[in-house]
Amino acid sequence: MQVRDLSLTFGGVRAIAGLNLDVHVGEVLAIIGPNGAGKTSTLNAITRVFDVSGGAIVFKGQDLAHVPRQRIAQYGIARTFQNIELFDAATVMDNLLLGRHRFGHGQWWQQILRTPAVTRLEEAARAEAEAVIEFLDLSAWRHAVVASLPYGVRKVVELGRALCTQPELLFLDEPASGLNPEETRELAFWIDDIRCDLGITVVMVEHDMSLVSAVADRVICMAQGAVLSEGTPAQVQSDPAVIAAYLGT
Ligand SMILES: Nc1ncnc2c1ncn2[C@@H]1O[C@H](COP(=O)(O)OP(=O)(O)OP(=O)(O)O)[C@@H](O)[C@H]1O
Repeated sequence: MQVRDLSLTFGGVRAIAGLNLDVHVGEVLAIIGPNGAGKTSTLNAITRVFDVSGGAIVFKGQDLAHVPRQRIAQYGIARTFQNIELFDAATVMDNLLLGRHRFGHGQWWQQILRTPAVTRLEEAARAEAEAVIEFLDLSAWRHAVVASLPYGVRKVVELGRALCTQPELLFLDEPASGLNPEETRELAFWIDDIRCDLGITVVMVEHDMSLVSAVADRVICMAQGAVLSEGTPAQVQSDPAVIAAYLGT
């Protein structure tokens, strides 16, 4: 993915100001930066939650800058949210099945007649959800209502729902926030497996440098809506411009 000269304004606030960044196939890229740097806005712009003010978001040769939000999954892009977005009253399995929405449910008449095409779609959805349940070790919670689950498990379910869309590119917004150190270590293993076993490219906005150092190939530090520094986790963390940005100097 190539993001070029991207901008996003809220009233008079320039949340993203001429942002350029590349995401390489197969990498784990971490986006860090002080509060208000524009990290979440960048994820929201790329995944089309917010309309951009200008620029291009090129993925596999197509500019997604004006694609409607509900079509973004069809391009092979999935995401999780800073404040988990699940259907709390539904079970884990039902939430995962909702992730399969992009593969369709057949025509209405096919659903009423329960044609073989509809049965095949449902079977494929269930098989994929079961595979994700196994991959993320969620089988104990399969039939639990999301609202009844501990916070850490809900975060994993949200990750699972994103994986059910079988994305090529996965965006995670602060995946470690609210997790304890043990859950964060577990998350690091899963991110590694998502990249290595499933071959999915991962971009995560994250403040937890233990997670960033454990899994990221490359780090981008944002400040004031643009890229301030780029490199390995160690390079970026020791960059004087990054240190100054965090200190607010
Ligand atoms: N929905 C919104 N309406 C108005 N202003 C917004 C909105 N979302 C973000 N902003 C503003 O855009 C700027 C960038 O915010 P953003 O949330 O993208 O930063 P961030 O780097 O993700 O910060 P944090 O680490 O605190 O989550 C901030 O000045 C913020 O106040």
